[in-house]
Amino acid sequence: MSAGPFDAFLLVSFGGPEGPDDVMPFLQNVTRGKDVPPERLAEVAEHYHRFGGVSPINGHCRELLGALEADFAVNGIDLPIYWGNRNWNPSLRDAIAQMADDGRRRALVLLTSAYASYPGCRQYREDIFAAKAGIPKAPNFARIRHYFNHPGFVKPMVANTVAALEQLPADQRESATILFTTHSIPMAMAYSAGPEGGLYVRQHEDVAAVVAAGVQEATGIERPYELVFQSRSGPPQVPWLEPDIGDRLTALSQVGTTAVVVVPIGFISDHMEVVYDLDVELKEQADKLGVAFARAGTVGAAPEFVAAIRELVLERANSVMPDQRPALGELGASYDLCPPGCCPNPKGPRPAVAGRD
Ligand SMILES: CC1=C(CCC(=O)O)c2cc3nc(cc4[nH]c(cc5[nH]c(cc1n2)c(C)c5CCC(=O)O)c(CCC(=O)O)c4C)C(CCC(=O)O)=C3C
Ligand SMILES: [Fe+2]
Repeated sequence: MSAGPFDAFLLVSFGGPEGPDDVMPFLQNVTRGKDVPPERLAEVAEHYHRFGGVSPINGHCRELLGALEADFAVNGIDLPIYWGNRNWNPSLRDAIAQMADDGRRRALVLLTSAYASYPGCRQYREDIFAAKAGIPKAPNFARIRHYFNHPGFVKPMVANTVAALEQLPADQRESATILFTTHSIPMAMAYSAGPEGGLYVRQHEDVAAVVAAGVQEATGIERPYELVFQSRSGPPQVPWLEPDIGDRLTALSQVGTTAVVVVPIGFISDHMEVVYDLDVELKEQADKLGVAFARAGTVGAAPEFVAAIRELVLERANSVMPDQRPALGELGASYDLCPPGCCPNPKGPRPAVAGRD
């Protein structure tokens, strides 16, 4: 199969600081025009400073890009690869300017969020639109479908969860509760996610069930599992998706849970919200509560995930019919083109690429 109409591949990610001086300007980029209280910003800045002001996220993108480049080469896919971030360098604008210079006309975009939501999908589409403004001959953009249920995403998550269970004390493994965790978002965004609303949570519930079943099959033990939410931001009076992972951990310990395995199903790499919010903050809480704690890795640059990206590129480039596209769980392969009005911007409509509106 060929790359079809596409002449470039663009990885679009969140971006993260790469040194102490980057932290505040990065956070200002993230929160410009958003309702994030200054106290929350100061607190999050401290998380980054604990890690020398460096987020691991750009490193993860570089690793994934390297693996993709090798994979495309081995598989004879002639697609030059570009990378741009929403909030930090290398910027989306520079990536698009480079693509225009190189004469690229039709780019296929992979977002580093696997799910439908305003911050994980439409906001990136708006950012691409804004970044290409004023760049003569900027390419056209198409987006790869939400890939949360692609076997190449699910299978490494099953393996990573099984590996995390093995890190628990042997006598705690069987009874451990699996906590699938993802980024909380405002309830209003959750209600309006996807063409019919509610899709962010539905997609997570769907994949959580599939991964839990995979873990049961691999270990021969059925464990309780639930979907919880982390890294809440925004003013306290605005409702966000709950339960919060920390609140749930406390409540579980009070009813006799003695071990958890935390599975960051909402993220594709072990970035700051994983290595701080889970590995530092939540782990400390678990220690205080006396709950045994293990955290599963994200897919990162796992070979199955890299191969999945290649398959997603090829299915799209070759217009493979939806029923022939790999998808586990109940929801089926997600749409290529965002329908009008899906995952709306809470501040009102802004132009976006790669959708029907
Ligand atoms: C759904 C979602 C994803 C997953 C999809 C995706 O991957 O895109 C995600 C990813 C990420 N979020 C990240 C960092 C931050 N998110 C913030 C704030 C916010 N996130 C939100 C949602 C999401 N965020 C929302 C609704 C806000 C409130 C402000 C607003 O309405 O936009 C803030 C501000 C401070 C704070 O309040 O925490 C920071 C620093 C990093 C980088 C980590 C690193 O540096 O390694 C990553 C990958
Ligand atoms: Fe975030």
